[in-house]
Amino acid sequence: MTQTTTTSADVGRPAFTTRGVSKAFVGRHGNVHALSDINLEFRTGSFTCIVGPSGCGKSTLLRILGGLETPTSGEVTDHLEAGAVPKSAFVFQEHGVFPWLNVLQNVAFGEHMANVGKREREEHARHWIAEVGLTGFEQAYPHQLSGGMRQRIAIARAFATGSPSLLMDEPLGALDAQTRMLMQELLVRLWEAERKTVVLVTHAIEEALLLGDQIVMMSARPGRVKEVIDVPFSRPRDVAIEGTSEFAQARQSIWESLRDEVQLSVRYA
Ligand SMILES: Nc1ncnc2c1ncn2[C@@H]1O[C@H](COP(=O)(O)OP(=O)(O)OP(=O)(O)O)[C@@H](O)[C@H]1O
Repeated sequence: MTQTTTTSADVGRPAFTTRGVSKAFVGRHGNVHALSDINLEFRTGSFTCIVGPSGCGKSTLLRILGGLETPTSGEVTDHLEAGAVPKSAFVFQEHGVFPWLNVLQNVAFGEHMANVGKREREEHARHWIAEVGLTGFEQAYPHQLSGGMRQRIAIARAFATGSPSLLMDEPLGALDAQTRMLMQELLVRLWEAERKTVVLVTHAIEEALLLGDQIVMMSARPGRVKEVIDVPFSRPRDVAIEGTSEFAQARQSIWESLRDEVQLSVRYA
């Protein structure tokens, strides 16, 4: 069994730690200093949202956590258990599904790569397909589905892979407002059941407040950690909290802090 669900004994232990992480990209048109001195701890079973102005290094940080990039200096430790499946599963904004595979094959892909037997991986895949409301579409190909349905495949696949952590880069960014709200509800529900360690990059303060336990706010490039905010809303969460005055106040105070950084990033873009 390769599925990893966080147990209560794991919750709160560090999943990722970054110490003095900096990243510079060397290019033909000069160097880009993307991240500077990032010191963070991501706890096991927590949901962290990263917000910050465009170009401040959010995706770079996510990719460093998942081992897709290496820092120029500093170090990242992941305390996740190594197993047959990758320690982290990624969900990107778009192009996260394989067009040549049907829904069942897409969702089962992670375990297929981990050499899990066909029967077992398809059983897991069907479970996650049901969780994201796509039962009946197992044999459909991505081009036959809407953008929201394709993104549900990507989310189902990330959960089905069985990795202890999910790294999501604007996973709902390309969706229309109504579909996005439904998908936020879906993510809250799946995460509350599984308690995987999730790090999600978003431009939407509301989304960060609705989904996250904490919000890491980054400064304009080179991205530094400006603030780590504990989200004050209890769980289980409902999207209805968006209508409360506490939510409006929290959103306003985060926006006031973020606005300075967005202005800086526009000025120096
Ligand atoms: N592979 C790369 N080579 C060169 N520069 C890069 C590379 N990847 C990212 N960068 C640069 O590093 C900086 C940070 O990029 P990154 O994509 O991490 O920012 P971001 O905060 O996720 O941006 P956005 O919110 O617009 O998606 C940008 O200036 C970007 O151009």
